[in-house]
Amino acid sequence: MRQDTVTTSITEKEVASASDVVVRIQHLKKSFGDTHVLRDVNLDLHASENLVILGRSGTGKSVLIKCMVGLIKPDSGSIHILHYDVLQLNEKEMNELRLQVGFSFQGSALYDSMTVRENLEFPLKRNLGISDTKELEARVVEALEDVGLEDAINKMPAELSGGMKKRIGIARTLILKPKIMLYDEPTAGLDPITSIEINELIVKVRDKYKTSSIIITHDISSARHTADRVIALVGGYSKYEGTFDEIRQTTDPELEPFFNY
Ligand SMILES: Nc1ncnc2c1ncn2[C@@H]1O[C@H](COP(=O)(O)OP(=O)(O)OP(=O)(O)O)[C@@H](O)[C@H]1O
Repeated sequence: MRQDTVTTSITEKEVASASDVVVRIQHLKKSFGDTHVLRDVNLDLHASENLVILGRSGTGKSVLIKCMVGLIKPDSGSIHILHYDVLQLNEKEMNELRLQVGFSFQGSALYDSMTVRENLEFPLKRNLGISDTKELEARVVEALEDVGLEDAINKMPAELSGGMKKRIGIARTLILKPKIMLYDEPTAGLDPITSIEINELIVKVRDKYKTSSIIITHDISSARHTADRVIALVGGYSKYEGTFDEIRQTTDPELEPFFNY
């Protein structure tokens, strides 16, 4: 276990090509007025791995993920995703990047007035310009099979449980076959059994599509089930990179309470 994440001397342009690193964040800082949320965040995400970012509520996990998809501009530092230098992108490049990065929100973000089928067709039509009925049907069915909800195809979101909505939300992100998935608190508000289903789905997505994922959570059980590697976010710093079992041996007073559950 290392106390700080690795920052190598590799040049930024070499990041994607010279290694299996698909996301590299270096020295990221973000404050809102006097609130210093991210003080020095460093991380690498490798191809086909599940990286959990573990931190208490309010430690800046959502701010970090929003910086990655261009919704928040950091004060300094760098973010490289695939071959993109995220903080230098124009709008067209940012849209290209967003096609390759699936963002699963805390809420499921489904359109309440659309059926499940229509919710899933929407990104295919809007983002990929697919209009062929057979192709739409095949992709919707595959995405629903992936999340185990084929029978929900004609239902309205109001007819679904919280866990089902979450899975449909993930299906709607997966349907674009992103190279990278960002899960923001995927088990928030779910009961333990439904949480296990979501955790299993996150692992299945990695195994089936070789997707590289960042899972931000304060749910220790979710971290244990999904993580190949864990980085803790403590006081605005990324710390304690390691496997779940390595991290759980921490004596850091900020982190220890997580494991005494
Ligand atoms: N747009 C904003 N303007 C001002 N402050 C903000 C903004 N976004 C986030 N913050 C502040 O940044 C801090 C971190 O928020 P963030 O939502 O990233 O926490 P989190 O770790 O994701 O917490 P949770 O697990 O509860 O979602 C909080 O103090 C929050 O009030």
